[in-house]
Amino acid sequence: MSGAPTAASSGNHSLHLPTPTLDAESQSLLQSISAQGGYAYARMAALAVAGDQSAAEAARDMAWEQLHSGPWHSVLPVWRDAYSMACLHVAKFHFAAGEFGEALGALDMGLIMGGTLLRKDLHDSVLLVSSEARKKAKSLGDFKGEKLVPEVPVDVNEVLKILPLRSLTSGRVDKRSDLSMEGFLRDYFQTGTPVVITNCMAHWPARTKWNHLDYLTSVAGNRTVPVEVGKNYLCSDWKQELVTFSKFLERMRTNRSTSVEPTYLAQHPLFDQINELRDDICIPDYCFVGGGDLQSLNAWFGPAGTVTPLHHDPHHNILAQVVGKKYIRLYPSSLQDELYPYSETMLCNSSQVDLDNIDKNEFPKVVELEFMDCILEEGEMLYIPPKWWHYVRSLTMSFSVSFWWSNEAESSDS
Ligand SMILES: O=C(O)CCC(=O)C(=O)O
Ligand SMILES: [Fe+2]
Repeated sequence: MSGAPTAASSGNHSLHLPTPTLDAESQSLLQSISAQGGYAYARMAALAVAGDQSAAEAARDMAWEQLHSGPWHSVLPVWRDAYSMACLHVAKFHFAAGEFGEALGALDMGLIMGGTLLRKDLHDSVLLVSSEARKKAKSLGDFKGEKLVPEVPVDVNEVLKILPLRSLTSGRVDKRSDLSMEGFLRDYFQTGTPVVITNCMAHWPARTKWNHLDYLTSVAGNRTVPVEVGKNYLCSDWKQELVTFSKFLERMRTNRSTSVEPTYLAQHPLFDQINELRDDICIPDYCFVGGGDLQSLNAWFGPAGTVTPLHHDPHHNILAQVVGKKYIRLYPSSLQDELYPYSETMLCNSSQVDLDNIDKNEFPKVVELEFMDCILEEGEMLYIPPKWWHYVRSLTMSFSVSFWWSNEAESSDS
């Protein structure tokens, strides 16, 4: 390996991506990969530095194979960094050729699947490519001020028809306006009780911006995001796809009038990937109650009719409803047997019960169980205590953000 990677030596574009800039780290990364048996990768990466585009693609494919060679947690972190590095090289060649869409696609894959070492390089490169792409000004579509969710009042009777049995008849979740930190700590956090908090998100830029298709398209249209297609992740026909944000928005608009399976951008750390969208949200102060550490921020964006089946998570959760409405049903964490969790380790936090179509013979205990539920309206946040079971159905086009956090004692438990 002769020196750290530099800008592309081929191509005719006058600008070069500053990738990867971490010369010393890049060198030692390649050494570690060689030490892990990745000689072929290191050779291809060296050829990529020397200007060979197909070597860059080959290096990326090799790292990709390593990322898919076993369960995610068993992948050596060095291979995730190796994947990012190869994505940076591939992007550099596309950029040099003026292929900005392809360059952004490669950088996004590095951000989605890659490690932490070269994240800054990936973000810097995204900025540069995006600004060049804007100069080329290939319009991503003009939605002429169209809103994601038009302001039509929801007919509660119509809504009830599509909700699971006994919805909104059992205990409703408390709704509290302007809830103080002390009130949240005393009445909900310490007692492990869900609550809907109203009047707490008016200052988020997202509240005014994200309902506009033109805005979303201009900040994220040509970015690649992972989406889920199918009824839900427990169904056999469910799959994941990578699409551009524009294509995803277009699919959501057409979904409005058809009965095709919804496409859902679910549980994706979108704000680590797209900085402009990160600037539109605010971390709720409630997340720091109890001395906790934020574990992850995720986006949940999709059309009406997406369903996240009954499951629980190990963390405290504030689910913030930015655009649209969702129906949410909650069962206490103490219920285990009654909700029939799957026995496989991977799915043991999910219930086998399909709340939309309960099989009363197979799951008799669930029928009469008490639960809490609510319709989470735009501008409201729901606190879900750790391990509380939740089922979520979007009633309109919907964009939510979840904030998961734990305090130290809890993180070491889970
Ligand atoms: O909004 C959804 O579809 C599911 C949200 C969820 O499960 C969570 O925030 O933990
Ligand atoms: Fe969840």
